[in-house]
Amino acid sequence: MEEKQHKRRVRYSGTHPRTYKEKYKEHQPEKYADTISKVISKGSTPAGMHISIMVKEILDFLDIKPGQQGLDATLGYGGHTKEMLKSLNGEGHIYGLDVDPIESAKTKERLEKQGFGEDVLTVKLMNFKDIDKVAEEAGKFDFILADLGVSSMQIDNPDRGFSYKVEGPLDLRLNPQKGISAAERIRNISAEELTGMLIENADEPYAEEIADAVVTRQKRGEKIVTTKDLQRVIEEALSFLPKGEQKEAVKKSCQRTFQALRIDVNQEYEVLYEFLEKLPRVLASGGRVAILTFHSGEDRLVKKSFKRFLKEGEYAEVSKDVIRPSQEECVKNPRARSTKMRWAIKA
Ligand SMILES: C[S@@+](CC[C@H](N)C(=O)[O-])C[C@H]1O[C@@H](n2cnc3c(N)ncnc32)[C@H](O)[C@@H]1O
Repeated sequence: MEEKQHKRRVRYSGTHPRTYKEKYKEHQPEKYADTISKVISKGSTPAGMHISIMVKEILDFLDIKPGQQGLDATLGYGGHTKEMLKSLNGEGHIYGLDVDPIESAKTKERLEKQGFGEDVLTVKLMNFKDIDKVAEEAGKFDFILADLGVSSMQIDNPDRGFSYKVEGPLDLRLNPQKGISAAERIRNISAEELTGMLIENADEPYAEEIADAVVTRQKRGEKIVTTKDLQRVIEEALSFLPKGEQKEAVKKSCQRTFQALRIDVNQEYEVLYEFLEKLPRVLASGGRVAILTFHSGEDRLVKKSFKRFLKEGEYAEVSKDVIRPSQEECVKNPRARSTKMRWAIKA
């Protein structure tokens, strides 16, 4: 009898793109507007895009008038910049800074195509800690916005290593061409230093357990070079917890550990401090600044700086409390949930 050749069944791969790179429609928002609005209406952020947070609250406060000069310290996808440019109505200028060479080049091109060229917008690959240098060249600013942290494009791109949810190199640098990656940072770190970093940058309750696991594994010769390598170490470090609690605890510890590493490799507290120190000197009289923060460490720095400069007479007025996004915005864009806004007006 003739032997029947076994044919392997083709694996059903589903109808929806599953990986970042397969989401080709979402990577071309101009061409596939329908797909983009469907993704947004489901409360998700399309791949390669960033949904700007608290746009109305920011514009209401900044009160931009044609002819003014402004600065967006964190250009990102350019969503806020675009709205601020619209308020200028073709008169005036905005400087947009970002340290990310990959995304800021794309944003510059995108905004140029939408009619916002060099006559109204100057994009600079620059850290906002150097705002004084921009002011030396441009003069003082009537309005400044800083929307801290990372953009959705950076979080969602596995090659950048910002998320523990997808496999990628453990990098976490906003500018991958500068400094050292998170993998290099933890390669020879001591348990004490890593514990301190996890507590200081993210209030990690299992800091010691995670730091011990990271150091022990590497001493045994095991490498921690990818996002998933680190996730597995955290899972192992928390395996002493009751089974029912483990999944949620690992998820939260992963989020906090990645946040702590990101803050460290990008020196986020140091550069924010320098930016806040220089702010009153680069604002024109009556100039307005709004800052969006995403965790308590950042908010504490902003609050302290605004309060001190108010007392010293540098600011005429500062926000009394934090302003939060509306519930409606948080439903539409869950990434807005942790946002806090503070503002100040130069005397
Ligand atoms: C939350 S996103 C900004 C999104 C933007 N507001 C929008 O509407 O598309 C933050 C951006 O700030 C950039 N960034 C973070 N720290 C920075 C720094 N110290 N100097 C300049 N840019 C920075 C990041 O690379 C990222 O692109």
